[in-house]
Amino acid sequence: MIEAQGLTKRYGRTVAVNDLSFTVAPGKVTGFLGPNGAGKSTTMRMILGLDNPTAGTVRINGRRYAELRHPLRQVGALLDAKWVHPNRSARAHLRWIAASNRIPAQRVDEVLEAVGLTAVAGKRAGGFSLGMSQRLGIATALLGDPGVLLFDEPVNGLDPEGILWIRQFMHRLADEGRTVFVSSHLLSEMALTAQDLVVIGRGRLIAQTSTREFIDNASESAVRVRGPEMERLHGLLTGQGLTVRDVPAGDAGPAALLVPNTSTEQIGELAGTVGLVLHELAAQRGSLEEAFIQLTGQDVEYHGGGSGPPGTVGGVVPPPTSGPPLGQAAVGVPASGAPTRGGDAR
Ligand SMILES: Nc1ncnc2c1ncn2[C@@H]1O[C@H](COP(=O)(O)OP(=O)(O)OP(=O)(O)O)[C@@H](O)[C@H]1O
Repeated sequence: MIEAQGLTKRYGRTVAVNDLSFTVAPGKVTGFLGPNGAGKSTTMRMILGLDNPTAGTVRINGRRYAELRHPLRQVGALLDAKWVHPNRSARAHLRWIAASNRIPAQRVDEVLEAVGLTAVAGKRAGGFSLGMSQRLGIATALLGDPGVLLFDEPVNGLDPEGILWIRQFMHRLADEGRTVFVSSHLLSEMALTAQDLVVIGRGRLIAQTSTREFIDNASESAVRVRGPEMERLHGLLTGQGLTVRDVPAGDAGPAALLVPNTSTEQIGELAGTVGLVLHELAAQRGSLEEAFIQLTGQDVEYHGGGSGPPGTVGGVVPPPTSGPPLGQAAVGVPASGAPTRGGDAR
């Protein structure tokens, strides 16, 4: 469990993290989303005691990092996959960290096996591909068998096979009951990986919610419907006061109607009462990208009705209203370099 309370970090006049409060629960993968410069890496560094908060606290299993008796046994992190001596073998790198943290040497072979690096354990880590380096970073994080794991942009630059492996591995770690907190720009990947989300913009909390709720609350969901008698269908739906949009034939399939603010049940039953044949009736959900742009973009428009805390809409906190737009920077940005350690020195 990770709990941040009023977490704030200022670097001179820059407020990198601004009064941020959130909780990351065990047994799930929680995605940490935000545009470039939103404060994700700074927050992760504060969780790990690498940066001191200007105000507020962040606790791992109820304690601040500095108060943990055996930190590596409580929390593991992948911040920078290339943080390894290039001439050391993977095994030697892990043995060195294990020895300096009183972790039995046999654990090294266990974690190498867990991440699929046993066959190359004796090879120079400097010659590893990015995917192999990421695996070695994850093995390092797992050395102390910690219940809490932090991964900063773990899929950056990986090929599809590497991305799939990381996704499945995260799910496995969460299924083992661990707390898995993972930051990423790759929204579509996060939609597949994370059950819960903490979304920040300009250092502030925008939303803490399940991924499904985030998408449902922030983006439009609609029903796609078509049949052999499209005109009759159109008239039936508008006659019920529903908004109907024509979707021309294209990549998504034959021409159809898109009906927001309804359900497949409602349309199916309506069609049934007048004996109208349907060839397609499908719920269409928005994407995480749409939701993210909508909530972090300049022209913010809130859709609500959910069950968020006071001052929020469906778990969504309105972002600050001043300053530059947030959304554009986040989506489709090329993978940035690996985050740096020891942020105060930057
Ligand atoms: N050591 C530092 N000194 C000064 N400013 C910093 C330092 N670390 C971060 N910042 C600033 O704080 C803000 C938040 O940066 P941070 O790296 O935490 O964001 P991020 O969400 O991780 O971004 P990215 O996705 O690009 O890595 C940015 O404006 C950044 O320039």
